Amino acid sequence: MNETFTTTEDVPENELRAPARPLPFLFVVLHNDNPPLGGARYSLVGIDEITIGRGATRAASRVDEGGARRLVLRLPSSTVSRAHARLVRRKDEWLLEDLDSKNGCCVNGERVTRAPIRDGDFIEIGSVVLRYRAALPAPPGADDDVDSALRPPEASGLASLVPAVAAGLGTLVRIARLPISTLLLGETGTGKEVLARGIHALSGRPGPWVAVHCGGLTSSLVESQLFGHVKGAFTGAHRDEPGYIRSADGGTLFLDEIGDLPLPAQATLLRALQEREVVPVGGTRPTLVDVRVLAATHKSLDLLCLQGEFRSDLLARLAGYKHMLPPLRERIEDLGILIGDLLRHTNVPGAREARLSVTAGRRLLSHAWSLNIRELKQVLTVGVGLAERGVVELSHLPEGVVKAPAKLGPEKDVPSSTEELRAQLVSLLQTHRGNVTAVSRILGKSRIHIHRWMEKCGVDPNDYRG
Ligand SMILES: Nc1ncnc2c1ncn2[C@@H]1O[C@H](COP(=O)(O)OP(=O)(O)OP(=O)(O)O)[C@@H](O)[C@H]1O
Repeated sequence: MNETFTTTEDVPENELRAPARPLPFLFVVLHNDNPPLGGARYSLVGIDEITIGRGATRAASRVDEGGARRLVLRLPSSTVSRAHARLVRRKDEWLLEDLDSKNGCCVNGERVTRAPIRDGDFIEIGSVVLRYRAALPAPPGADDDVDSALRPPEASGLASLVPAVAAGLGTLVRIARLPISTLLLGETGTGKEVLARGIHALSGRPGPWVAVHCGGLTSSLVESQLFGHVKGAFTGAHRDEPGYIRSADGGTLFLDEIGDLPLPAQATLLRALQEREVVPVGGTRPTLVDVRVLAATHKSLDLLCLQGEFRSDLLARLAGYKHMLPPLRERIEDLGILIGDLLRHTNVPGAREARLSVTAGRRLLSHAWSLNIRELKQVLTVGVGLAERGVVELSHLPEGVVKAPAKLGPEKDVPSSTEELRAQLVSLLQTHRGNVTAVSRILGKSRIHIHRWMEKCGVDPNDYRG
């Protein structure tokens, strides 16, 4: 056995990431009449025209005709006509033309026969929802087509159609196989634990998966909880207990909500990580252990370090590699694959055959998802359950989703210069008395994202509180 705590190798994130360039894509986001089908993305590099029609399976091909390159997209839906619509490129935008289809086309929820298509627009072809993105950062290789139905992820939580997200997850697959401590960051419900389990599954480590909820570790008992104890070490210690760390020997120790670990417990944990051995409470002999540490938090550890609430030396130990999971609203093109995944894995009757009405689908696509994939899972469970094997209508969705003001369409613009961004942040923080969560909701960005912006602009939310 290689008796080490694998926590210290520091691999700079950007060294592992290839440079990205902005590329145009067409996404198949959601099949309302067959959501388990997931989604797909197609590169529009060099494409002058797109034709869309019904096919037996979802498929795309490219043809060259008279000096123009055409993407031929086939969608398996009875709501799509054989020759349904055409998009023709006009400089920076596209022109959508309905080809006299039976069920028509909508752009951002409005029925159209001809309409310009710009970055972020949602296009409904019958009941299938597509989205055009003019310039998404894409690393090399991302100009390939990706179809979630043809390429299942290597482990749970590792699927994304969004090029930058998929590239980050691809790097994580490589990291999973290396003895490197990894810190997973992201808002609540973004799938950090699911991803951590995926990393453990890919790691090839033969030992067990042991998850620790750090908020539940009490300062007085933390040594015994982490290191275990020997029989008779204290009142109530009726037998030897291995503790979390020794239980994870040869496997993975997942430290969930690491930002909630009390300060004294942080010192204890750091000592264990440094020494790569544990002495159970009441014991005398240290035991060497081989544990791969994964940690997760929805809090900004950098900020907690600045506030003196988290030890920076512990952070350095835990963050051999850092991975940020974006909130669902920043990867809405993945909604279809997430819905497909959730429907395939739930035991709600009828989930695998579930269908959504077009209006229900629009609501799901325009909702802000402040609680991310967890909220999506709850909404789907309720919707599919109430629909009782019928079509999930708006009336089957929880009130919070139906009543929230939302409009399908491009995301709100964010200011392009630092001065503009600073002015916007200051104005929002003044209005919302330094409440970063409120600002993040309004700007449609994660709290971590807002903290990064505030750092960049030299803005301190504490100046606006009180
Ligand atoms: N990629 C995914 N596919 C399907 N379901 C997912 C995915 N990611 C997360 N989920 C589901 O969403 C819910 C929240 O996921 P998870 O607990 O991993 O989030 P988290 O980021 O660890 O949340 P928290 O910070 O609150 O602990 C779980 O029910 C999980 O099964």
